[in-house]
Amino acid sequence: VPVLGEDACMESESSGENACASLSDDAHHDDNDPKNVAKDDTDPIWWNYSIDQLFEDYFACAEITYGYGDDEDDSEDVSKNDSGDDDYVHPNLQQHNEENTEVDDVDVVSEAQLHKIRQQWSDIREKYIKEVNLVPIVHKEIIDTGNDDGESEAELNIRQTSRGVSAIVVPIRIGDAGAKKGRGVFATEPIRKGTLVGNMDNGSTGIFKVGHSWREFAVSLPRETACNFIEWSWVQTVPPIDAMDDDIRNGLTIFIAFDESNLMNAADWDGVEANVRCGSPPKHDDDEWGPCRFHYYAVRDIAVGEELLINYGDFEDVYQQGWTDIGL
Ligand SMILES: C[S@@+](CC[C@H](N)C(=O)[O-])C[C@H]1O[C@@H](n2cnc3c(N)ncnc32)[C@H](O)[C@@H]1O
Repeated sequence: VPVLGEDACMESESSGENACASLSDDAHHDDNDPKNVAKDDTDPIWWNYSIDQLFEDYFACAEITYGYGDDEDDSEDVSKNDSGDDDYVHPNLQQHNEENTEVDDVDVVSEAQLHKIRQQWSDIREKYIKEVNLVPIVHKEIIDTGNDDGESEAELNIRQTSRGVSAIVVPIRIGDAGAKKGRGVFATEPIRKGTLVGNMDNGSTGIFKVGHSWREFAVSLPRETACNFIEWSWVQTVPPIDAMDDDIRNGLTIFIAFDESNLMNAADWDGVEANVRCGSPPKHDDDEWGPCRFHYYAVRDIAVGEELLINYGDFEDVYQQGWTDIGL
């Protein structure tokens, strides 16, 4: 999640690095070959770029990220198909939700857009498996596996989890969350307080332990995919369960999910209450929530059509210091 509103160029210039001054318009042209950026020793070099500089200067992501829906400048354009069903329901849950056919009062994201981001999740996941692979990623396409008759929601959740199809284990759809927010995740069935909503520990979330590896990965992606990759990545300091816990994800770690979970928007940015929270819910009224690691639960009952909103501050510091600490 890049820091918004920061002028990385000015910051860099004031610190003498001159990161943006001589960047030409073609800094991110063609195939994003890093050699096209560094023309000689005096040019700014992408391998020193912060996450904000990659987002703003290297890929000039603003027009893609904040103007999505306008596909004029889209190098990975997928032809529009207006005949398709614009409502996106998690593939594993389509049949499960058959009775919920009403359209909520949120704008839908077009089938072409959904096709494109599903392809990007798949591309990023495949590349991660080939080139990084620090954690076992369940190697599955995002496909409609359908639901067997009589399958309970609990069984469905387990099945989804074991297949690693999505970290989101409740029925959802992707919608347009409104001006400047981009896409968001919306409930398509009521979700009871205390329900597991997101499981980031199901083989659908990659990690990077070194900032530069993440940077190299980002610059080798096509532009739009890269912008989304930057937008969807987060840095989290995961607390170990106990002194014996040597999970590679503990401590400062960059995460990237390969599914809808990376479309959950922030409640705290709009000063509203989050309805989903990272950690583990208290078993008794007086208990505290458990520490935030990989699981997200409904804080209250959530109605059909409500956007699932989290506080990014649950898992990353609001000043995004983690990105600097990890070398970006
Ligand atoms: C993890 S992504 C969420 C998905 C994103 N909306 C999308 O369409 O890709 C995080 C980004 O979403 C946007 N975002 C999230 N919550 C927001 C909010 N409350 N208001 C405005 N933008 C928000 C910001 O651009 C942020 O960097």
